[in-house]
Amino acid sequence: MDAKVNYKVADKIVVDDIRRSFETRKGTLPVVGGISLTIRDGEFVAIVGPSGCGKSTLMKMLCGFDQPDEGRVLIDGQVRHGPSSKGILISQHGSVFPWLTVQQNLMFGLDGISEAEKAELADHYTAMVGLKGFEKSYSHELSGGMLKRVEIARALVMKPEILYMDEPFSALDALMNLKMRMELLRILEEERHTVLLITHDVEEAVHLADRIVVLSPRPTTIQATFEVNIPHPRKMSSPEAQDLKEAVLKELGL
Ligand SMILES: Nc1ncnc2c1ncn2[C@@H]1O[C@H](COP(=O)(O)OP(=O)(O)OP(=O)(O)O)[C@@H](O)[C@H]1O
Repeated sequence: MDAKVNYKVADKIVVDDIRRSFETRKGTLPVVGGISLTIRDGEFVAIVGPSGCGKSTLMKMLCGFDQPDEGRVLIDGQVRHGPSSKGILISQHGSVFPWLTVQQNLMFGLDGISEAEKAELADHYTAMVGLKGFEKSYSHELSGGMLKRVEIARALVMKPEILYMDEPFSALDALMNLKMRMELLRILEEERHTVLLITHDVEEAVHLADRIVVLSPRPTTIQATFEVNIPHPRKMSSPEAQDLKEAVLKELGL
């Protein structure tokens, strides 16, 4: 552990001044311009920012799929050099294998236990996301919302300490989006994870997060941070939720 970083045991993720540029035909494109952030164990942090500001680039560095040019990401006080088994990314693109059933998809990454135990765990998490009875279904037999649930179950079955979510519900219609948020909140009540959510949906951030980080345009830095002190279940039509939503939108220039 580097003495320069002020790390506390309850800090799950410490982001220490990370920067990232890309070389393009037009020259160097600075995308992430110096981000420092500390996320407590069990905290739910939502990151919102204008289109193209560098949210996904930031997320890739946070979950270890990409390395910053400068700065570091520490998980449990350890500098991270690549993806770690402590975290799982759920992205908008989806990663369910179409040639496997729901149950087989969930069993896929499990190691060190018998096939029967894997199947039992898989079925437990399938039920947890409300898909009991669909264990033997293939992805083409499921709706978009159901697939998203499989996606989440597939991440949860691995018992990750950190859930990285990059616009996980953006492809869903408004009703299914709301349903999935409620589902996620219910699951997090049962099994607490540290969650990092990237979203362009400010209402989603207000509904779900303990803290909302607003990013500036590219090269992105943290422009503002909002603590969400609204108890769950949150009523999105409440004055506090509406005020917060407006304050975040104002930061985004809307
Ligand atoms: N590997 C790369 N090489 C070159 N440029 C890249 C690379 N990855 C991202 N970029 C550029 O970085 C900028 C930010 O992209 P990024 O996908 O991180 O933004 P975003 O905020 O997630 O976008 P959106 O709001 O559209 O989801 C874009 O201009 C993109 O073209």
